[in-house]
Amino acid sequence: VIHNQEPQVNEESDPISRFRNYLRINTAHPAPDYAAAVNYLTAFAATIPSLQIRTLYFTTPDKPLLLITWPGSNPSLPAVLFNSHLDSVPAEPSKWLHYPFAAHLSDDGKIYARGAQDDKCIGVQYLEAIKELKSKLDYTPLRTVHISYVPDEEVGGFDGMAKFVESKEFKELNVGFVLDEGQASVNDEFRVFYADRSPWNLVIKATGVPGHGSRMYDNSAMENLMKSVEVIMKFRENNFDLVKAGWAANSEVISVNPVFLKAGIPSPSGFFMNMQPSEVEAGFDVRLPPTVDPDLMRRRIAGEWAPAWRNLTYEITEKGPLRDYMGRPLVTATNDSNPWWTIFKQAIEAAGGKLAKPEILSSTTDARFMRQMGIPTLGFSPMKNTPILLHDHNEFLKDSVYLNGIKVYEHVIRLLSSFDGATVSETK
Ligand code: MET
Ligand SMILES: [Zn+2]
Ligand SMILES: [Zn+2]
Repeated sequence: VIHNQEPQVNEESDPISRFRNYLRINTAHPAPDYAAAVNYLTAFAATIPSLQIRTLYFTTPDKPLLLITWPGSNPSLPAVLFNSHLDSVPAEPSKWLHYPFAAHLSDDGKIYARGAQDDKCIGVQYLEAIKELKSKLDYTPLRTVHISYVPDEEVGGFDGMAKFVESKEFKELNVGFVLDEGQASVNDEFRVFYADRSPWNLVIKATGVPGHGSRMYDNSAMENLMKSVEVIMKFRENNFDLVKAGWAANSEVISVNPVFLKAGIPSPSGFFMNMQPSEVEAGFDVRLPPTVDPDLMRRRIAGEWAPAWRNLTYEITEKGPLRDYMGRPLVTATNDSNPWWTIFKQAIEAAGGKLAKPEILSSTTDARFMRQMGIPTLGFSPMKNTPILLHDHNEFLKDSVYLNGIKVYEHVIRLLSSFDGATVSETK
């Protein structure tokens, strides 16, 4: 496939051009150009009157966090925060129809780019919505509205949102409610997420008796690891069967997927085929729904997945919190006990949208760090009638869907930021 890199569109007069130009900034790992993205967003935000713009650094100068503030008329009320991440996962250009950082616009309105869905759309939509609210309605929020653009979400958020929520700057924002990224919906209902699954990285190492490739004997490292893999794959199958049978959603079961195998004695032409290695290892991506008992999971891994008696050792790396600061599962209420939920739902309806039943997200976002602080956080990206293409080849978003998303955020930002904190039961 030959890609013609299109000339940069410098036309900044309309939202689609602004979105495409943001997508053209390559913020994909392993070398995301955060500075360019922050400069671009800063320049756009500066054209909207009364927005305050700050760049914060919590680790190194190449990992900025952009914070934009629209001051409310009553700054003593808890603020609303709209978050998106600056980075994207890598793309393999040769496998795309269009170069992933050209933001090609097809005749039928599809904008192809890495990050089009995950999650550069929402980042610019937030600003477009504020621009509209100011220019069309001359609206001033009651509560302060913050927009954060964080680095490194796709690599765990540890140098991004995790540092931000611990900072004095974050505390000073007095955030009462957060909207973070969600996922596309293939039908006419918007999806909303009240929890993420928590990721564990599991690495299992096996040792065993080395020997000639021709010999069959017990207790080779490979045999020990393969037995463990069998047990894990059986567990995987049982959980996947629940999903296939329609008894549970993907995100409601524990997922486990093998992601690497390291084995073999390297030779000049590959591996020594006649040697059975004495050490091998395998890596697994494990995702736990919020209500899973982590201790039970640890016991299962120790006793069944990687038992020491089979010469197995293991390491679990928990990629983030499982419980909030009070020890509660990281879930945000989606009923009238949470007034923010009620307002959010009203806003979607006011925008002419329908909400699907709230879900747990299969993957993991920075929302977990806010939920850990006890701050109610919903995952939401206004993309309906859109195939789910995050992390996939040919990720695209239709221009019409993007523009409708701006309208949705106009309602969402206006209603959330004008919520006066009175009981909401009468507003049902
Ligand atoms: C492992 S931390 C989260 C990174 C990414 N968003 C994912 O779900 O895989
Ligand atoms: Zn994302
Ligand atoms: Zn992602």
